[in-house]
Amino acid sequence: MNILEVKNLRILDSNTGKVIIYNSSFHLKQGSCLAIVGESGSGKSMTCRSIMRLNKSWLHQSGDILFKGENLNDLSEKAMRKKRGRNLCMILQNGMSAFDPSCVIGVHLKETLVEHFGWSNKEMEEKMKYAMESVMLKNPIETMNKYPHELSGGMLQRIMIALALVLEPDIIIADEPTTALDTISQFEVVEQFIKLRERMGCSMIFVSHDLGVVRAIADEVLVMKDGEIIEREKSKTIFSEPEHEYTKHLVSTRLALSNHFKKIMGRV
Ligand SMILES: Nc1ncnc2c1ncn2[C@@H]1O[C@H](COP(=O)(O)OP(=O)(O)OP(=O)(O)O)[C@@H](O)[C@H]1O
Repeated sequence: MNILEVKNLRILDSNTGKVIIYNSSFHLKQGSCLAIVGESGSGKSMTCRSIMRLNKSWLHQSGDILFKGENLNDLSEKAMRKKRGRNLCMILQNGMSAFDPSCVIGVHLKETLVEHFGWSNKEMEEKMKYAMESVMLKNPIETMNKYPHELSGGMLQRIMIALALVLEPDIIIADEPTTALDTISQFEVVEQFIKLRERMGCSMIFVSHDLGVVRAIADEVLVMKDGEIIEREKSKTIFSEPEHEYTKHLVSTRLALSNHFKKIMGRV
């Protein structure tokens, strides 16, 4: 069953008249992980944000985004806010930008949870504490009392993953969640994503520059170039038998670059 079906997605920049996404169609199977790869500017983030309906107002999107059969493109902003977090959860590249710099982490987490659940303060704290421990964050209570700038990028990404564990969304969209991290933290955060999938069985869209990471986590891969999807394959096939010339180029260059990651993962 497909939990998400994107049909004929087109995004137009109304300021410049430039088409950013031409006519994208793809689906996400229930419980599977779909990676989106492609060079900078190919439209990966734009595609993710369009599913969340988070693109700037001048970027006009058309087409259908069917989540469990319901067209997200037709929903009001109010109805969409209810879907964000609870049904669709986005984890961004830079943990720092996801949190309000003016308040401690715990306040941000509680504000998010209050939007979706009728839990007491104590319940929220207990659930977050448990989730944070399960992503190997030590001293969760202490961490919740810290400001974002007092924590490392890897810790902030783990907190986002812990929040996702509590929210239990149907779909997690992770846009380059490891790019801003050093190699060791990348490895640890990818491990947490793999565990998150195992524990929750949620469906996932995972954007990454790093094909080593993609190979570790994704079932299927979409390749984007200049606002278009040029190839879709099972993860295994795309590495062994890439079809499109661009995909071949991407696989050969990126795999060479990400050898250090595979070494750490113990896969070479
Ligand atoms: N807010 C915006 N307004 C207008 N155009 C934008 C905006 N954000 C991005 N773009 C343009 O849309 C295109 C796709 O950008 P997008 O961020 O989706 O690429 P990407 O594949 O995610 O790249 P990266 O890997 O660098 O994040 C680019 O040409 C970019 O310049």
